[in-house]
Amino acid sequence: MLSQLVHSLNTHFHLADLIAAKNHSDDFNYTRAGYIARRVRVLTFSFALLGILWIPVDLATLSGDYAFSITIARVVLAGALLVIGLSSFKLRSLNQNRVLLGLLLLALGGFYFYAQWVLGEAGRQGFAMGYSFLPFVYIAALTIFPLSLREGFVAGVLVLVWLVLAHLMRGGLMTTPALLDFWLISLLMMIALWAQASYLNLLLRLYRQATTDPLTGLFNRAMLMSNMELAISEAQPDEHFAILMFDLDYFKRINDTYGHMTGDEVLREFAKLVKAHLRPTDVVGRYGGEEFVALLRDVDEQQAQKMAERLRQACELHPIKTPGGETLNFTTSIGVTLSGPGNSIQSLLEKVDDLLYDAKHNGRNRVTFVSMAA
Ligand SMILES: Nc1nc2c(ncn2[C@@H]2O[C@H](COP(=O)(O)OP(=O)(O)OP(=O)(O)O)[C@@H](O)[C@H]2O)c(=O)[nH]1
Repeated sequence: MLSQLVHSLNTHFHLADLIAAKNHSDDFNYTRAGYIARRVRVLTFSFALLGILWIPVDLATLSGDYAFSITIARVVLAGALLVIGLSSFKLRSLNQNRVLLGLLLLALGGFYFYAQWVLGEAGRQGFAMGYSFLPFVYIAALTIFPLSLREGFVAGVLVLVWLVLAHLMRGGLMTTPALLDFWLISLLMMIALWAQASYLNLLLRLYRQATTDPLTGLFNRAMLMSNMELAISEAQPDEHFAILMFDLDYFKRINDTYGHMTGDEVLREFAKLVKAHLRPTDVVGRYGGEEFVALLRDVDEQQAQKMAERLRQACELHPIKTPGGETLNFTTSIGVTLSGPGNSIQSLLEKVDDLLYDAKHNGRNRVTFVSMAA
């Protein structure tokens, strides 16, 4: 029963991806970090501005002692929020932006707790009562973030802690007002978790559609190019990498003989084979119709050729079954080159394209290698 539920949720949501970010790609994390940074900015600047604009209301409605202390707290909070908001322009990684969100909640929660401490019993009457609603406002504000369930839970707890501390200060956790607050904040937290995970799910879907080839699940051409550029820019000065260009042999004949559906199946199987043979640090994607490109990081001449040869053989030895029950063998030709310092991705692709042409010209189902390394 439980496994059925998990399976049905998985088909709609990829549950593991919503629970935690550990399987998300670096590129997606970077994109999401940008989303979080922009929302931290919007919240910090608007809370800072609204906090300052509320000062005249406090001065008009609170008694002198309270009004002075809370005005000071509002100015300190606005300063802290501005620092957090401005930092978001500089911080790029997901972890940095998670910390920023944590600091935002720390600042907001600290202000709420201080107001409760200063106001005491007065905080339960008139205009001052608004201060006791702040944790609920914070939880509602969190719904604008695309967070995993784990991140959303941690963020919710960071708010809850301040509410617990405020009730401990006021007279305990088992009082009626405390229990009502905990009940209400738990409901709001659940709604916020749902909203955050739905937002994350939408973002993941759109991201996958924009970056992956729907047939093979590999990177599409645009994403392949940007990931190869990234890998090259991150490479150490003495690091060599290989570019492999694959083209399935006589693929038109496969389509013509067995139909496009079987052709698609061959493409899917080929993509699986390539993926299974590469390391997590390598980059692979669909370059065009039946052409694929891979970038292997930190390899020498022998390793690059060996890997290409292994892939060529794996294709040869991996027939698929057609819907008519026949066994269909397919092969690939591969152009391989090893990078030298200063080689652009464009010049490397032109080189492997020429090498692939040579492999086709010399009979197909073969690897052609030339090093561009100095
Ligand atoms: N089934 C299927 N076929 C595709 C897809 N994309 C491209 N093709 C087909 O791939 C074939 C490529 O044919 P050609 O470029 O003539 O190459 P080839 O028949 O593989 O011959 P060589 O490359 O010279 O060995 C064309 O018939 C395209 O229609 C796809 O997504 N699915």
